[in-house]
Amino acid sequence: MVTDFNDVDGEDLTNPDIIAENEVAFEGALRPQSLSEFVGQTKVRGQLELLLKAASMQSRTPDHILLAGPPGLGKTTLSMIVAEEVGKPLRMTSGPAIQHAGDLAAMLSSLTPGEILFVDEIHRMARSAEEMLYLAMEDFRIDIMVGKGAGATSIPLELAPFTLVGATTRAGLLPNPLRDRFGFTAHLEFYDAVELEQVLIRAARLMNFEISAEAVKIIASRSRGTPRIANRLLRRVRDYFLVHNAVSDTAAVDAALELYDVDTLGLDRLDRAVLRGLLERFGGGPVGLSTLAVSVGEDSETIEAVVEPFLVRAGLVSRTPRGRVATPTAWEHFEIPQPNVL
Ligand SMILES: Nc1ncnc2c1ncn2[C@@H]1O[C@H](COP(=O)(O)OP(=O)(O)OP(=O)(O)O)[C@@H](O)[C@H]1O
Repeated sequence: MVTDFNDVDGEDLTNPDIIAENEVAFEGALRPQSLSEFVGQTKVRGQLELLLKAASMQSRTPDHILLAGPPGLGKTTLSMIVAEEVGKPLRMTSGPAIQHAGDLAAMLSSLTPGEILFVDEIHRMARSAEEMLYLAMEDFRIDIMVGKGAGATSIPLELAPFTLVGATTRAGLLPNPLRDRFGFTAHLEFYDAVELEQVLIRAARLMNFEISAEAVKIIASRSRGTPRIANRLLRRVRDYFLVHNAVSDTAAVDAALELYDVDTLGLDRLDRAVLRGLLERFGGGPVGLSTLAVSVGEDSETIEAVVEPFLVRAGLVSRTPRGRVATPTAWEHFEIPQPNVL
């Protein structure tokens, strides 16, 4: 696929909901095509490799796979790799697009043998569809209801064997019967700096962008442990370098990251709003997540799925039974004196 990497726009670097069409093309072009090209997540890769190999040796469809983790860590990419590795087509949909059991029935009944069905945001699927999925996953069969009221009957419909790959940022919201029907659940972790450097070096090569090891290091350390963010920052740095004819690429990195409001820890505007709110309005907590979300005008799902995981992993916030609490590192980062705690 040929992608025009010069198609620049001013999208929010970290908001997964605001992905312009060219951003999708850009992401697509950078996606690893095989497990061996997929950087990091060593454990998950090994587990997937085993699962796919065992299925292939027994000439059966691989077990259903659930991919859980914050946005941008590679869930969609892994689903594409699974399809590639088993050599079967991939059908992609998302939970919010399945609002009725009928939507799901139509999709399931048209699957070809061995096809991979990827359902992104699977926790947002309609309840009626979820129930239909239980049977489909277990027995490759669904029951179609015909008629209404006392005369209603259900007609069983055999399905071609398929592998469901579900992705979720909120595994905890999946009902147990659904969670239990996945043969394997992969919890994707944030990437460490060295892994992100590898992601960046690979992306820079694909973009024909010559960048120094030092600049790569800085971008990696400010990418929120997330390949999607690393790739986007790289593009913004490349833009900056191009437009401003910067003296060095490290100067371009600093300037571009400042321009796009990414701070030294890689925190974006929303991360900082949440942390500042926690420190300044709630004295560092403990405070409940929904109260915190309201105070920054965001919905709690975004705070819980997108913001909080990284703040916890960065050691800036800790979760306690009484609510979220800012750590001493958070106070230091904002250079606000920590009130004395009795
Ligand atoms: N392990 C990896 N190695 C190299 N690039 C990666 C890796 N993981 C993700 N990427 C890149 O990051 C981008 C985002 O990945 P992807 O869309 O798979 O994330 P996601 O977890 O599905 O996100 P979301 O939950 O928002 O859909 C893609 O362009 C992909 O190329």
